[in-house]
Amino acid sequence: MPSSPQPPFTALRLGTRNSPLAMAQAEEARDRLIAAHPGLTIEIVPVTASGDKIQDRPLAEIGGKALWTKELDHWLMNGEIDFAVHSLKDVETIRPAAIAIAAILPREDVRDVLIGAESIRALPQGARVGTSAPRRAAQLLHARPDCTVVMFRGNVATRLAKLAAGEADATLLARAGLNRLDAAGTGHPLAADEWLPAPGQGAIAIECRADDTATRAILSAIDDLPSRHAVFAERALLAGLGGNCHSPIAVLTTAEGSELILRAAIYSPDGAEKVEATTRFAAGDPAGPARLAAELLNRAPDAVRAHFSGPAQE
Ligand SMILES: NCc1[nH]cc(CCC(=O)O)c1CC(=O)O
Repeated sequence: MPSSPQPPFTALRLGTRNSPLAMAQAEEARDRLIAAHPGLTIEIVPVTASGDKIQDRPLAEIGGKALWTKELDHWLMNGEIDFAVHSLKDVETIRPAAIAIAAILPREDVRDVLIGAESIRALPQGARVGTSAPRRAAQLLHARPDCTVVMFRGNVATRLAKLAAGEADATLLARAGLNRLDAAGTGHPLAADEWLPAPGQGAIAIECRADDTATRAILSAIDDLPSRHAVFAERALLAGLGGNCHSPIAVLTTAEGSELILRAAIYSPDGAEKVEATTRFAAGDPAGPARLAAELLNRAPDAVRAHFSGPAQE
């Protein structure tokens, strides 16, 4: 039986946040790596991220997505861990040059689920919906201006507990996270024709030091190219828009042969304004997402445009 090439060392340290979802994702990454490299040993090193310590204010207000990555970035650059596992959705669009996304795992279900009602339309008049994501709030208010948004943060279990305690009538979560926490039956998935997910939703990213060629080679064995193409297109769109964690942006990528179809909507935070566009391009071509970003920004009224800074200047 042909054996896969053995790494020159036997143990790698995997850094992860310590929330139940992050730990489940870390275990998935570990299991895939061990399957690809029999004999490899992986030690999971959990860390409490700043974003997990502050749960009473929206992420966008307290420092954005960096609160999910800064401790692990620090450990990575200090050599305390060899690689880090993240929800790609939580990883900033612009990363330090010294850190590389070495693998994207096969993407889970990209859809959001609604918990507390069967559909957006079925929400009772004036329903209170718990979320702290600008995208979810804008999408909800666009479809249902009668509803009110209640701030919901914390990990998946915390949000479900707040819902159970009656702090809101319904909430929105990513199906990917629920599936990974063995709660696949929770809530009602929202169809992509009425509700687009967040850029990168459902994807797990594995990062290591850009100059660590040995670790990069090991991690590349579990990179899923179709998932990588889709999420990099979504991140290129975010970069072209100059979107940050305040920016209400929803996007969906579908593959057709070697082409990708990218459909995106940007909103004003109150949901009153929405601009939507679609484009098709060869997978891996960053010009497609850049074109879509330009089209969206061109057509955006001021109330939308104000929440995007446009493409970063090189
Ligand atoms: N912002 C928190 C976060 N980051 C990743 C997920 C779920 C998994 C994913 O989308 O990949 C969640 C929770 C949620 O939005 O329901």
